[in-house]
Amino acid sequence: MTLQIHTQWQRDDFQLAVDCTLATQGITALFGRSGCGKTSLLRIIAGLEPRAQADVRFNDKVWQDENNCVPLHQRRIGLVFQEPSLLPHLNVRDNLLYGFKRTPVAERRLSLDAVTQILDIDTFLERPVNALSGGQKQRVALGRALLASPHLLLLDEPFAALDTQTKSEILPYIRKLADEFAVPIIFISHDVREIQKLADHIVFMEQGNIIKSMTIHAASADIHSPFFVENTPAAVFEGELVAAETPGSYVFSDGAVQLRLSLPTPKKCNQKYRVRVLATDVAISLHQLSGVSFQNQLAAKVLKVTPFHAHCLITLGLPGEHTLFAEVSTYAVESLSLVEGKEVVALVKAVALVE
Ligand SMILES: Nc1ncnc2c1ncn2[C@@H]1O[C@H](COP(=O)(O)OP(=O)(O)OP(=O)(O)O)[C@@H](O)[C@H]1O
Repeated sequence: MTLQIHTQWQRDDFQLAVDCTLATQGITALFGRSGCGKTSLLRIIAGLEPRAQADVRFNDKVWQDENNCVPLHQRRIGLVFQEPSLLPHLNVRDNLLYGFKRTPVAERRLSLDAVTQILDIDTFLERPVNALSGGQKQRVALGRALLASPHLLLLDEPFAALDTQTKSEILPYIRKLADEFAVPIIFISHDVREIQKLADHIVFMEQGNIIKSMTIHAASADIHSPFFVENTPAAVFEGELVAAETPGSYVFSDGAVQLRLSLPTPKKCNQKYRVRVLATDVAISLHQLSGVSFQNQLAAKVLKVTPFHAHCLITLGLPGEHTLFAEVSTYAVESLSLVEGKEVVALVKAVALVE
């Protein structure tokens, strides 16, 4: 499935100049500085800018060309914004059914039951929407968009108004939607942590242009990725959890790399998780250590030493062609003679790892 976009759209002194083909499987994130054109691009995809010069094709359908612009509802796109735009006079059930009832029967692919169970909103269907928390409202907004059986879901900073805890709670729901209902999702976010947890692909934008489009794993393994210009570099692993002997302790494995994690809340095992490892949580030793609290000691090879602010960033190669970053002092680089090709041990605390 592909989404082809070609546009030269002048908005006063800003120009969106994009010529790209996006794979629309899974979750794609649009990332870039404020004002780089992410919302403008989303509006073009949604069909909200019929006067813009744009050519947009979704699979074999022409959504926009110089003669025609198919409106939003005919594109079968679900849109969710930062502020959930629910209908205040209706309860949760009626909000959810709003789009569903307007969807032709033959086009309905999802049921109220399936959607409300996946989003955990089945217990408060009769409640008025103004009696919901921000996170609950956002889940209802997602449910409502989904029940119109969209071919594509566009989310414009859907979690920006939520606190960190609520955000962490809602992210797994988005993953479930993409996996279980196979709805392609494109979302805008400024939050690297959120993107590394959720996205399969990432599109980097700068000053109205797409500068790179790549898998999340490639973007997370590249120290020069635009991700890390203003954020601490972090590696991403995707695998499954197995409960370990002590409560709260788990072993995460992606087949090649095993990590011991200590998590504050119980987790279901044998399902997919992503683990982020921040460069600031990784230390380097020349040997395996005994009598230390680091529970993860991973054999690694120095791939690259990059000056990073006042420190150095070591890119480490792990089994399975995985990459890990370690932020260390220049003194450590010199005293441990950390040069390309050197075999070392990466030390990671179990408590530093969060899924
Ligand atoms: N209605 C408008 N008319 C003219 N210019 C606009 C309009 N809306 C936005 N712009 C300009 O278009 C540019 C891109 O805006 P856009 O909202 O697409 O960026 P963004 O990357 O989504 O930003 P943010 O992350 O802050 O939401 C900005 O320079 C903005 O000032």
